[in-house]
Amino acid sequence: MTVDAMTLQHATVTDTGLRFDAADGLSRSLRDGCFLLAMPAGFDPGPGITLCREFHRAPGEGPTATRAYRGFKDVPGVYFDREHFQTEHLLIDGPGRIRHFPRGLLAMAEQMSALTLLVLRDAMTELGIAPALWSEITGGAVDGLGTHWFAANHYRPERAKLGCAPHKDTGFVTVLYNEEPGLEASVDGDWVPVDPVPGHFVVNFGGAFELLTAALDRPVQAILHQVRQCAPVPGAADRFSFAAFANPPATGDLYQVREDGSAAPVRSSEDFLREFNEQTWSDRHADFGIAKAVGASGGGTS
Ligand SMILES: O=C(O)CCC(=O)C(=O)O
Ligand SMILES: [Fe+2]
Repeated sequence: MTVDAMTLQHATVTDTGLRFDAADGLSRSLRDGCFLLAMPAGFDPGPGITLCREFHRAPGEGPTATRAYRGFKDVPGVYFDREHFQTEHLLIDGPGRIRHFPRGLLAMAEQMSALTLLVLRDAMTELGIAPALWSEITGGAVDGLGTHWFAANHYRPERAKLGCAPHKDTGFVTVLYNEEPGLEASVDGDWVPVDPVPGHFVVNFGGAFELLTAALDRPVQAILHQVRQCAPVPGAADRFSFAAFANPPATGDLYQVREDGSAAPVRSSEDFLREFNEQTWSDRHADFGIAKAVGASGGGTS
């Protein structure tokens, strides 16, 4: 069965925050679980695209000019081969980016990361959550603490598998760049295409935000999504995407806001993350994002 692509709300970035085309655009987006965000003037996705093409290659496997974008398979804890899916990805936090990313790529990743926080603030304002609570209930994520992942995804068409697992993003907000169709969202039990619109990010809300707002009368939906199997196309480059994520820290608690405006911790961040990792990927990386933060052995491996 063919299902029409999802119609998403549309927003632009202004000096003061987001501006949605529709008066109720943000409210609808929180219900839909995602929306389209026009890239700010001057945003250059070039370094991210180069990273997706190169990160999985060996250092010597290309020209010197892109050397700094290769060799990430050898960096401990940042490369993940999702063995049951086409995707292989690089997942790297803020300090890791400073250490390993060339300057232009770092600047681009931080621009996207800043957009996740802009969205998070506007969304909490829209939901009527008191700014005095923001820091505590997001584990500092709203202030740039927490974990600010950046992901580069490469879909290996030679693998006859789903592109990536059906999943909800784990954290509060994701800002995603992609160019090819393939992303699908679960709407009323159907997989519905979320097709890319040139010059736009897809923003979506994740599990930590869903949990935070679950007791409100307008809870945020963390959208369930996947990438369908990408067929090999002779002569065409492989599908890729890259994204910035605003997540809570791996230690401490996750919170819930109540209708009366108060907030309380509801579960440990570590349990929540582990459950998400296990349910989503069913592979050997269940402690992704946890191990390093709690002082065990290096991140990513079990
Ligand atoms: O490749 C895409 O379009 C989606 C990637 C995704 O869902 C993710 O990185 O969390
Ligand atoms: Fe995702």
